[in-house]
Amino acid sequence: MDDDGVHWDYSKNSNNMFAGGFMLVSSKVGLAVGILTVVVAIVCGWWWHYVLLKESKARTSSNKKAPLPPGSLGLPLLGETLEFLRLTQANRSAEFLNRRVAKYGQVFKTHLLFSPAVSVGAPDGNKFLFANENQLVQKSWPSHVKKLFGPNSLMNKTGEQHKYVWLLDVPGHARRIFTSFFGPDGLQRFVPRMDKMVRTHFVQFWEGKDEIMAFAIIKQFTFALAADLFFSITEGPQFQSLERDLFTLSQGIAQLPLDFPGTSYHNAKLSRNRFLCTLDTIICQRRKDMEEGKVSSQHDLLSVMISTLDQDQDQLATNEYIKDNILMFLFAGHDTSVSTLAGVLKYLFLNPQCLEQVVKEQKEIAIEKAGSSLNWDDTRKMKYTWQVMQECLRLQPAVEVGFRECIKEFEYEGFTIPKGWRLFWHLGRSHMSPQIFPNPERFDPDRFEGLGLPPFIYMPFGGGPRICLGAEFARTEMVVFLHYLVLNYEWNMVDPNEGVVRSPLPVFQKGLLLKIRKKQPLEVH
Ligand code: HEM
Repeated sequence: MDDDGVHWDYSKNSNNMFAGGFMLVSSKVGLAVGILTVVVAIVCGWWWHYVLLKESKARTSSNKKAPLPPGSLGLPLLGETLEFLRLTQANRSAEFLNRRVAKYGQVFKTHLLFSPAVSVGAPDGNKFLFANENQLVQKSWPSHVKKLFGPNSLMNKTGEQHKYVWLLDVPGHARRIFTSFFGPDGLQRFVPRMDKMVRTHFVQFWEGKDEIMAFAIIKQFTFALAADLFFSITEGPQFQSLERDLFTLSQGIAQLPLDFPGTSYHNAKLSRNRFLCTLDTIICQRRKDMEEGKVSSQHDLLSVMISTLDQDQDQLATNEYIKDNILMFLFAGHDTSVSTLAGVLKYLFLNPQCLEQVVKEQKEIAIEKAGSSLNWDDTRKMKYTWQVMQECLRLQPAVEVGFRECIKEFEYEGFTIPKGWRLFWHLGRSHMSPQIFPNPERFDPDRFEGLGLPPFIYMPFGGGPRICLGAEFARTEMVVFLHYLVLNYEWNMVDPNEGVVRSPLPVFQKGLLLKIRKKQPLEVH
């Protein structure tokens, strides 16, 4: 296909392939080939009709206006998805962008994950996307992912419904639920509880060991912490079943949506149902405990949600809403924090001078605290530790790409963007810009000291109305974890060259095996 991406004629080929397939039906192999051929013919026909024709129409209708962005739509149906996924998986997605930017410029078209897509470039394109959320573009997930999150999930809300949920600060409306828990005011109350969870974690999973599979252990930690703060369950059969189901569900999201017994997607759907059943039981028990005055309305996210939402809706609707959103928060906040914390462990091991500074900062805080629990103010004093995490998120962002759907045809930078196309922001290039980040390959937390960076270039938590709701939560849980880690343990990566792949979030290929050694207790009195 050429750059304009419209010169396919599948009608003839489709007929030939169809006829060819039928000549072989006398044998089983022939039948299989025949079926395959029919499927290929249908797929090609679909591609011709819906994608190329749509693009051709878009071009014709926009002839008098601006042209479509330059670029290629790649192969039928698959577009340029395979190259994109291959490079993304190998953690080299910047190459995909760099090649195209060099050839076409910052704004180019491609075809990814079954849809024509336009890369808008940073910072102007990102700024444009975030400023036009709900006007020209909207967050869109593939329909199979939408089903897994459920109809009430914040992730599936757009436009007014999304605003209603967490943008409008109207008393009695739902934004209060999320900000009253995830905003700084809400989180402050939970730092001592995070502190307790982290200490327990180290006693249970690190004490007495000289080797650990860090990735799996951090995964266990972030799930346990979230399960405690969201619905106060930290062990037992319910805990294990929720953990297992969340894992299976996360795996299904990243796979092709083939829905028959045995496929990842099918299993993910089953896991979602089981997960919601378990949550139902937990919610039911909680209502009882709250009615009997055993648990306060501010005890955890679940209590906050029940007490706020019950004022506006009936209990059944509230339960559905709570279940979908707790599932979403667990999903959104789990692997993101795991890959970031694991990345920090790697970068600190590879950069001992940075580790030394983190230890110094944390020792000063520990001496001041003299053994008492960390609080919110302590976590905000951990400035260098936060810079280390920011630098890790620059080099290894947990979420590297975000898609929006064009909801109304518009012109951008002299190009027409047809309705229904996707637009995407991508951190692979902007986080490695040598103009903004001198020596971009170097791990250098000091670059985050002092003044902020130009907006819409460094954005590991996204931006605009859909900026990460759990950013403060993530920062707080990670600095508390690092506080106790660096004070109590030294670690060596068994394989310092261990590769990181994306699936789609960063994963250590061998699980980040660490040799650990307990330090002498710090003299704090
Ligand atoms: C290092 C950790 C994390 C990173 C790097 C991260 C990154 C992001 C990014 C980039 C987005 C925006 C996606 C887009 O615009 O397409 C996002 C959205 C979101 N994040 Fe996070 N996240 C992290 C942790 C968390 C945690 C701990 C939670 C909650 C417990 C959370 C909850 C959410 C939610 C609910 C959204 C969707 C907001 C909306 O659509 O309105 N995240 N996150």
